[in-house]
Amino acid sequence: MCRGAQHVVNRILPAADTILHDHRVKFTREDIDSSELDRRRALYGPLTEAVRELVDATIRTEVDESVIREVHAEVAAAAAKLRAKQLDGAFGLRFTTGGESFAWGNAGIGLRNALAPPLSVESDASGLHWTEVTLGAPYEGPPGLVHGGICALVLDHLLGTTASSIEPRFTGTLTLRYRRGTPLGRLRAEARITRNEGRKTVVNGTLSDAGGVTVEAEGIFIGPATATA
Ligand SMILES: CCCCCCCC(=O)SCCNC(=O)CCNC(=O)[C@H](O)C(C)(C)COP(=O)(O)OP(=O)(O)OC[C@H]1O[C@@H](n2cnc3c(N)ncnc32)[C@H](O)[C@@H]1OP(=O)(O)O
Repeated sequence: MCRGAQHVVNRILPAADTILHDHRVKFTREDIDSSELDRRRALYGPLTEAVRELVDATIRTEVDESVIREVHAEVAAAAAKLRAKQLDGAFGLRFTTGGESFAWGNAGIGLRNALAPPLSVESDASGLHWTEVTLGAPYEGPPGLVHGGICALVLDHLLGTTASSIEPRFTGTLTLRYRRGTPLGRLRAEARITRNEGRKTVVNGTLSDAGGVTVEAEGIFIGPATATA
């Protein structure tokens, strides 16, 4: 999680029970310190990478039918092993004893979520936030192009993180203008706060490939009343 997002999480922490009630955020304090978190990161991160690799390989494989059947059985067996002991529901937002947060099921950044690209947001002192990501075959919409909903995921997460760099903010309205198709491959998204009006923060951003902007975004992000009370 980027520095800005950690700061926001620390702001949420004292009001977490209220937020849990009003917004149904699953919030868990874990009795672990940061070294145990690092150990788990090193354990689960490579598993998730392997599953990502499997997703891409499944889309693009051209091996013989017998190999497909063999791999199907192996993957089903692996899933059954993992199912032997499971969480009751989604992962939620968790904290170590030192207040470090981890949202490992998150669709944008989750360390244990192979569906997440995964995104990592950077920022500078001028307030510019950005993320660079490579979106391959699993994110295809129109042939050779990124699915429009995935563009929205990247921009929603980046703009939301930008809006939340001072106070926690939720997406109220996200408006996108798809100027041209976004080719699969290396992409960069940028965002900046353009207006603050009380609990409302307006953020503008773009998604670009090497040839320039493909999607423009404007988001209105709202600070939940319960978090600022
Ligand atoms: C650090 C991690 C970053 C993560 C980034 C990812 C962001 C996300 O994906 S968040 C998930 C998607 N979003 C959601 O689930 C939000 C669901 N909606 C809600 O929880 C609520 O409707 C919420 C919080 C947006 C607003 O509720 P509430 O606080 O009751 O608003 P309310 O008091 O009615 O209105 C406050 C102001 O916001 C405005 N407003 C309310 N809803 C919206 C909206 N959807 N769009 C635009 N403006 C809105 C109102 O007009 C009002 O403006 P004004 O003060 O000028 O009259």
